[in-house]
Amino acid sequence: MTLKITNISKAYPNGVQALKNVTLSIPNGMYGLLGPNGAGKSTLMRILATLQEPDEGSIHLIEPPQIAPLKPGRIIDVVNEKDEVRKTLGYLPQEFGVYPKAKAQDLLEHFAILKGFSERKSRKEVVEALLRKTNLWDVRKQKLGGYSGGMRQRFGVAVALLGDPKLLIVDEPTAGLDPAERVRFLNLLSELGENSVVILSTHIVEDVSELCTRMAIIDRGEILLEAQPMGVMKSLQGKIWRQMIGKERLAEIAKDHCVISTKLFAGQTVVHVFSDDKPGNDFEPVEADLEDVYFSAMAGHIGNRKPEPVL
Ligand SMILES: Nc1ncnc2c1ncn2[C@@H]1O[C@H](COP(=O)(O)OP(=O)(O)OP(=O)(O)O)[C@@H](O)[C@H]1O
Repeated sequence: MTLKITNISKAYPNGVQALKNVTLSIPNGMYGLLGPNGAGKSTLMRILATLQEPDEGSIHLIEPPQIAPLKPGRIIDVVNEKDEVRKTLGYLPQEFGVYPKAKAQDLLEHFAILKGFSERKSRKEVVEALLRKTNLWDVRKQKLGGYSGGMRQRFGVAVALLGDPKLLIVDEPTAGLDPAERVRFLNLLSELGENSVVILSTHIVEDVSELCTRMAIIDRGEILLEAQPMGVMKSLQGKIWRQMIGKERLAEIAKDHCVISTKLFAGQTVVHVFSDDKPGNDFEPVEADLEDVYFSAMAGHIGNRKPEPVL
């Protein structure tokens, strides 16, 4: 399965251009869409989930041909064949309501009926398998109103997985989860990617570095970079430099260097600078991580954005 997104643009009636000419090719596996608040992630996710229409561009879900038995690959036009996409789509939106008084098992059964599982025995089996997969079997008889944030998200995944979707869209799922629940949730997602396209939108760099074999960085409606996290981190080796400073020196450093990020550590400010050569004696090299990739792309040192000149 490959999802091909070609030149998608979308403006809202208030004039906000949420997506500008977005082109991406997304293969099977976990794909991270990383960007800050307001970047356009949810707009793209909703368009892929057939809930919104793009103003321009096309999206196709391409099934590879089968060798035995020989069967040609199918191509679904996501914008114009919404019913076809929905048969093979799972979508976990950023926010979703649950009926607080309903028990998890009952509500999942209800959604299974809506999804077309009309035969009672096979429906029970599917519901049980999903509750086990999402680690909710032991709490299946509890009311959803009493679920923690992480349990609710896992319930959302169980709903999204009904019908074994080949395209799974998960919009900012880890926002608001505590560290243990976040790890549990990411572990669950990591099991899903092998035979389907799974797109995870997030503003949390670690979500992508821990899970995704491919990723894109989006900001202000534009794709700044599409890459494999490992490869792009390697390409930055030798270019990221660090210095610990008192915060009063930040403006001075930023005047002479391409500062990509600053972080507080033990009361000091850690500055990361992008530079092909050692920027000065006080700087030490650091092994680039995905956060350095993200900030280098946001600042235009790698990818499609033009860098701002150093002041
Ligand atoms: N229904 C809408 N009407 C008008 N503007 C909108 C609408 N939905 C989103 N926007 C605007 O479009 C831009 C992209 O928003 P979007 O929600 O797609 O971004 P996002 O990356 O998902 O951000 P967040 O992480 O904050 O959800 C933002 O400037 C947002 O204010």
